Amino acid sequence: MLSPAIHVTGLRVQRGGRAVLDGFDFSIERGTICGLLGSSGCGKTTLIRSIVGVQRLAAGSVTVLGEPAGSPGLRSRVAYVTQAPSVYSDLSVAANLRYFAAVLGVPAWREDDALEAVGLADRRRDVVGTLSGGQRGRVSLACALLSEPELLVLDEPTVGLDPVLRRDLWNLFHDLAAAGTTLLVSSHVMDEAERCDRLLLMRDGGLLADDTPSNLLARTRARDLETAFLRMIEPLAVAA
Ligand SMILES: Nc1ncnc2c1ncn2[C@@H]1O[C@H](COP(=O)(O)OP(=O)(O)OP(=O)(O)O)[C@@H](O)[C@H]1O
Repeated sequence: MLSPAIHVTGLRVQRGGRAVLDGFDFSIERGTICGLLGSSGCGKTTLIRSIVGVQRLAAGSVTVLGEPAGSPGLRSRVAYVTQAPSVYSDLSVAANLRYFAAVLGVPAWREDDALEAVGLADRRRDVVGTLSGGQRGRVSLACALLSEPELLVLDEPTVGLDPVLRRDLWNLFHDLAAAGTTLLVSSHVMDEAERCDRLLLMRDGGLLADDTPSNLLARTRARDLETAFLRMIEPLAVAA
């Protein structure tokens, strides 16, 4: 049987002299979409950094696709799309794709497929700096798709996108998952949480819930996930 896409045990991370993540344990199965939710500053980016292998751990372990996070063998198997687009704004869309395809050593035909997937095939000649923020983010996503990663980590991928584009991107995410890719998607948008197979809800460096959207609704007797999350968070707020 294949190992989980992500397996985290006893994870503890210190930043700025204090514990930012404290005692995390969870697994994410391959070919699923997992949403990562929680208030600003609760540690989502730090968890993502731990998974992509750029964060020093104070304790615990993070195993990705059967290897320790950050192993050289994972470089082409894991892609991370940061919140700020990480592409060259003075180059055209096509030149960015060509550059990253060369770095990753993937065939040129994948450039067209990646641009098609993010709906930017007609903008290939445009200089990235002349595109909107949402379009730049999609160029970044296209570059991440080039290596056909087994794990795709996306930090707020739909910020600034209109509903049609958001729907199209979520259709793409589901197509990727159906083909076996695992996606970890951080989001603040509650209707996106419903589109995930599983949700990790974080609060103050801890894991408040790790469950399916339907179980979360049932557990909290809520009609929508926004209410479910508030019901999970509020007892703690009252106790604090
Ligand atoms: N470079 C750093 N040095 C010290 N502390 C840091 C550093 N980066 C983040 N932190 C702290 O770690 C905590 C978690 O930050 P993190 O960026 O992981 O949160 P987040 O959930 O991703 O927030 P947001 O949703 O606002 O992006 C915060 O309290 C933050 O102040």
